Amino acid sequence: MSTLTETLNVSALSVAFPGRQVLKDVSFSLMPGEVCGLIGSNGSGKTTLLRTILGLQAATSGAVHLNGAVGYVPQKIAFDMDMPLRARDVVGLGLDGNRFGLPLPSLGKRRKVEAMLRAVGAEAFADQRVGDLSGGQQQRVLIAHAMIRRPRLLLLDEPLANLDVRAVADIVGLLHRFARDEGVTVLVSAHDMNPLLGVMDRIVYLAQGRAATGKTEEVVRTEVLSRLYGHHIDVIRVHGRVLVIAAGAADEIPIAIEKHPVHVCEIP
Ligand SMILES: Nc1ncnc2c1ncn2[C@@H]1O[C@H](COP(=O)(O)OP(=O)(O)OP(=O)(O)O)[C@@H](O)[C@H]1O
Repeated sequence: MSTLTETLNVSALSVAFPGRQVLKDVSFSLMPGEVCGLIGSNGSGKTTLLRTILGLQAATSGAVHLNGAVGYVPQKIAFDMDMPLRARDVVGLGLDGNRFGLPLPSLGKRRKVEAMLRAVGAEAFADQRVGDLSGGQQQRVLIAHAMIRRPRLLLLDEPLANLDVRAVADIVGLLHRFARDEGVTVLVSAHDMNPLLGVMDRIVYLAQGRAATGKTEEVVRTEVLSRLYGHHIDVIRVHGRVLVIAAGAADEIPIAIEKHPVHVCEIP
């Protein structure tokens, strides 16, 4: 790791599956308290990158360095929603692992669970079955599950998918607070960068043969995005907010970004 304070350093990372190179020479690093959007359309390699950072997927070449514990909110929920688990039980499992049939949790553990339920705004539905909660409420519970061990890096795989506009804003606000108030580094994957534009310090963009990384304000510009995509893209500022619009579907926009200079890697 080049800087001791980096939470995550990904260096020249390549990942291939039989007959398919998914990531090639992906490099970026994240500092404490940064929110990074991992943006790309279906099949662009977002889950593969997150799984490689977690050590669940082997890299063909390159390296991942982590500084501190990692929390993960996977795209697919790892437990059966039909199980009679309350929201608070799921949060507690983040402390205990998936060992069921444990004796009653200690006072210390119960306090940690209460504090985390509060931190994500889930007290009101803490005793409801997770399977009965709305998508936005379930995301809060899953984030609490991932955060209860106080990781320095939080990885989330498409946490905004299938949420309504209000729930999207709530979850984005929650992630921003963890980053700003507690210095947690957040790497969050999404199809569409627009909901993240207000809080995203950096972007890692994976799309159609390219992987590009950089600071948001340096990349989310009409000329930069249009040049990188070879296609006109508007970056519009309305009421202090930024909106990225392409002629095609928004999630097809291959945005690229880098600090100095803009850096684009080809993926064959
Ligand atoms: N274990 C695997 N074996 C073979 N191919 C895989 C494997 N995992 C992923 N792939 C392929 O790698 C590519 C990237 O998949 P990945 O799930 O990382 O994309 P993604 O950006 O997360 O997509 P989505 O938004 O649909 O979740 C896809 O073409 C996928 O089919």
